[in-house]
Amino acid sequence: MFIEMRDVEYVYGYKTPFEKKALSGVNLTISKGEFIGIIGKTGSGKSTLVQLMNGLLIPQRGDVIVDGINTKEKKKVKEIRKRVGLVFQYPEYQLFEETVYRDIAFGPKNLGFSDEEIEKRVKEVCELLEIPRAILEKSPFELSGGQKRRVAIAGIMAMDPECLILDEPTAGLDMRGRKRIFNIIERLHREVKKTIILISHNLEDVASMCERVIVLNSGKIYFDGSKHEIFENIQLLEKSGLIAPDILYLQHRLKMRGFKIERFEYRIENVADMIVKNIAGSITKEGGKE
Ligand SMILES: Nc1ncnc2c1ncn2[C@@H]1O[C@H](COP(=O)(O)OP(=O)(O)OP(=O)(O)O)[C@@H](O)[C@H]1O
Repeated sequence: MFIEMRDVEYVYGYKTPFEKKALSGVNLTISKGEFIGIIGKTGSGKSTLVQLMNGLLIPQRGDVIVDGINTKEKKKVKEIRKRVGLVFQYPEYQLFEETVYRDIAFGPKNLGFSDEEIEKRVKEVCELLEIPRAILEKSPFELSGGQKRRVAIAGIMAMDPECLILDEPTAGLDMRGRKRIFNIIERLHREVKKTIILISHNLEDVASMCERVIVLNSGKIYFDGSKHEIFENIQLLEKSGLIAPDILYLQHRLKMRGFKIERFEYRIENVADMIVKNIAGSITKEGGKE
């Protein structure tokens, strides 16, 4: 088990008049190599959950164990950060160095790596994240929105964490920028074998990449299972305040009309194949009756 959460509760403003319980009764296990999507409406506790996973927040109740280390062990915070890298929502707001190179190098430098190792890591992550060498000496403030986002992710990747958590990584990007970031994230999982945890309030984004989906609702885990199970249960999504993609409503409507649906799909081409198969089947059947 790589990350384990046992009966976790987190309260903001703990023991003050402004207490706000953000999470409670959270039990969760994540294995190396998984690609998990976390969805939930605004304020459901997604960001709090992932900040507990890299020791940025410490639960008042319960335990969070990362690769055998309890996040309550204060002396081991660096060890945890090395293993779990968290890319915040709008990470470009955290770019603060004079050049792109220095921004990407900041993390590994902090972890005490040699200049030679840092240079090697910066080169590697730039290739992975499609960051041209030509911009390394530029100020991060001169970059486009998509470039800034990729540089911010590169800064976390340069620390080579086993697990990469991305909190709404495409927020505010246009369609092309979103596609590019998602392609990169998929490659990090498939080729570089990183454990990926992706937060989104959008099931479509999550469905296109993850197999396992966790739905949060009012600070509790409302669902934890395969995306296909969720697809079958639109009410579950609606009850947790999420909007199901149109493609799911279409399949449910077709099912009500007698279509045989073995598995609810997200991809439009798979749905099209299923429709063709159903229609072909009914033509053959009718043909057989004659
Ligand atoms: N620093 C804070 N102080 C007090 N309450 C907070 C703080 N941060 C979050 N909260 C509250 O904790 C709850 C969970 O917030 P959290 O940010 O984890 O939700 P979220 O699902 O990530 O929301 P969003 O999708 O808007 O980012 C919310 O009710 C929120 O208002």
